[in-house]
Parts: sequence; C-alpha cells; structure tokens
Amino acid sequence: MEVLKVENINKSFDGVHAVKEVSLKIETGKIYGLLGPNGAGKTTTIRMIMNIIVPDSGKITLFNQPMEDSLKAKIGYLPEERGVYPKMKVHEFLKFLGELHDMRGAGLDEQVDLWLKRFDLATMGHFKVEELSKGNQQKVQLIGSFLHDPQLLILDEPFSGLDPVNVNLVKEIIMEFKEQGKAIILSTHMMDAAEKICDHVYLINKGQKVLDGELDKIQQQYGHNSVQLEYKGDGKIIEKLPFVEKFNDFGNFVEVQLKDGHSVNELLENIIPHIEIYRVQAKRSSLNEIFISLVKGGEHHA
Ligand SMILES: Nc1ncnc2c1ncn2[C@@H]1O[C@H](COP(=O)(O)OP(=O)(O)OP(=O)(O)O)[C@@H](O)[C@H]1O
Repeated sequence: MEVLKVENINKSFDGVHAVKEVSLKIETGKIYGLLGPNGAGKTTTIRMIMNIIVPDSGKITLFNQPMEDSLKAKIGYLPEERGVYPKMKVHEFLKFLGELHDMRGAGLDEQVDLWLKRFDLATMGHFKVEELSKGNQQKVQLIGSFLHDPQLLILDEPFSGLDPVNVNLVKEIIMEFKEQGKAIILSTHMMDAAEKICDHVYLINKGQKVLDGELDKIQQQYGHNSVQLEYKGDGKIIEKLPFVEKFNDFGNFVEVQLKDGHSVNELLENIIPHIEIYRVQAKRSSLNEIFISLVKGGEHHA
C-alpha cells in the first residue's frame, strides 16, 4: 500500500536549485534508502515531505491526502539537527514527545521504559539530555521518533555517531518495523548499512535523482562482472586478455573486471592452461562502488 507519493518537487534557495524534479513512491513494509553525496538535496527533500519547507512546485501526497501538518502524527521523524531540548531530563523529554502524539498515562511511561531498556539507557532516564554522550543523545532522539508507533518513519542519518553495536541494534529495530508493515525512509551516507537493509534505493546527486530501483535489480544492472582470483603463475596472461576491463593486484589476490557480455567461465577457460588457480569468487559490486561510479561519472540515469 502506498503511504507517500512525491511528484516532481523543486526547491531553490537564492538561485541554488537544491532539489530538481524529484519523485518518489513509498509503500508499506519496505525500507527505502535515500542516498547521495553531501549537498545532494536529501535533507531538503525530507524537509519538504515533512512540510517544514514548502516546495516551489510539485506535489506531495501522504496517506492519499495532500500533505498537511495534521498528517505528521502518522510519521516518525528523526531530523538531521539533534538535541532539541538539551536541558530536559531523558525520561521527561521522551514523555513530552509521546504526549505531543496524544500518548498518555502508565502506557506512555511503560513504552518509554521499554525503549530506554532496549537501547541500554535504563539507568539514564533522570540525566539531562545534554549530559549524555553524542551517541546516547542520538539513541534518545531515535526513541523519540518511533515512540508513538508511526506508520511511516523518516530517519535522516540514523546511524551517525553510533558505535557498531548500536548501528546493528538500530538496523535490527528498523527490520522489525518493516516486518510490522511500516514504511521506512533512510537517508544515509553509510552505504554498507543501506546495502544490508534497504529494499529500494533512490540515489540523488546535485538535486536530481540519478538512480531509482530495487536494490537487487540495481546490483544486477550496474554491478560489474568481476571476479576475485588467487593463483600461482604469471598474472600478465590475465591482464592481456582482450575481454578484461580492469586488473587490480591486491597482493594476496587479484580482482578482474570483465567487459560486458563476457563470463567468468570464459576467463577460466583462457587462463587454466597457463596458471594454477587456488580460489575463484564471483563478486557483486557494492552499493558504494555503484554510487561512486555513478556520482563520479556524472551519469544521469533517471
Ligand atoms: N535553508 C537553506 N538556505 C540556503 N541553501 C540551502 C538551505 N538548505 C539547503 N541549502 C542548499 O541546498 C543544497 C542541498 O542541501 P541538503 O542539506 O538538502 O543536502 P543533503 O543531501 O542533505 O546533504 P548532507 O548529506 O551534506 O546533509 C545545498 O547546496 C545546500 O547548501
């Protein structure tokens, strides 16, 4: 079921066209990666979805209605800017956020305690937000974004400042939300994290969408046909083959990228008579590699 539709939105700031004709479709039970380099327009896009800034043109439909502030209650939003109420105590701050979303009474206290425990913050409920480490403040703000059990989560850099254990915890929680049928938009630079959990990827560069599709299909389409090899013998035989696009020697192994239309089998047939192979592993390009090649290449695939 569709929860959010963004159609051809545009935003300029003093002559800078920050977001150009961006369109997105977000459905329940899926995780969407909103990816792009610094200044690409991710936060501006999110702020328009959240009605914090108004698009110059285009249309945003949330839960089949034109975006308006009353619909924000159905969204859990982790903004890019953190630490909104640094002087408030952690438990009090989270209760306040819950009350803003019409949560009340013992149920609210219970929810706050449950989440604090899950994030290993149970003993810090009486600390002021500003007394917490950056990572722990980030966890508190994350709790604030999903305490009211929203149907759509929009998380702007949810992993920033978190250690690997907490990155995993947040990934685990996001996966649980997906299982519950929520829709999740994840704006992040952390491609490896995005790669592990996103179903769909929107890559934005210079305000424009350059890639939009299911992660599996993107990896098939843009993933280079490459293979890692360990062998004994002279690697020059591989480097000289006409269908070898790139040959990178990493010392312990080499990585061979084949030209389109050529297979690993073809490579092996050509080299087995000459060198002794210990290990062969076909390799899929990581999202990071696809991202870098698209952004650096300046290609625009809408
Ligand atoms: N309030 C504003 N006034 C002027 N320019 C702005 C404003 N907000 C954003 N911009 C400009 O719009 C462009 C997109 O910025 P945005 O913050 O959306 O990028 P981003 O993809 O979220 O980047 P980052 O990953 O660095 O946070 C940038 O050139 C930025 O300088």
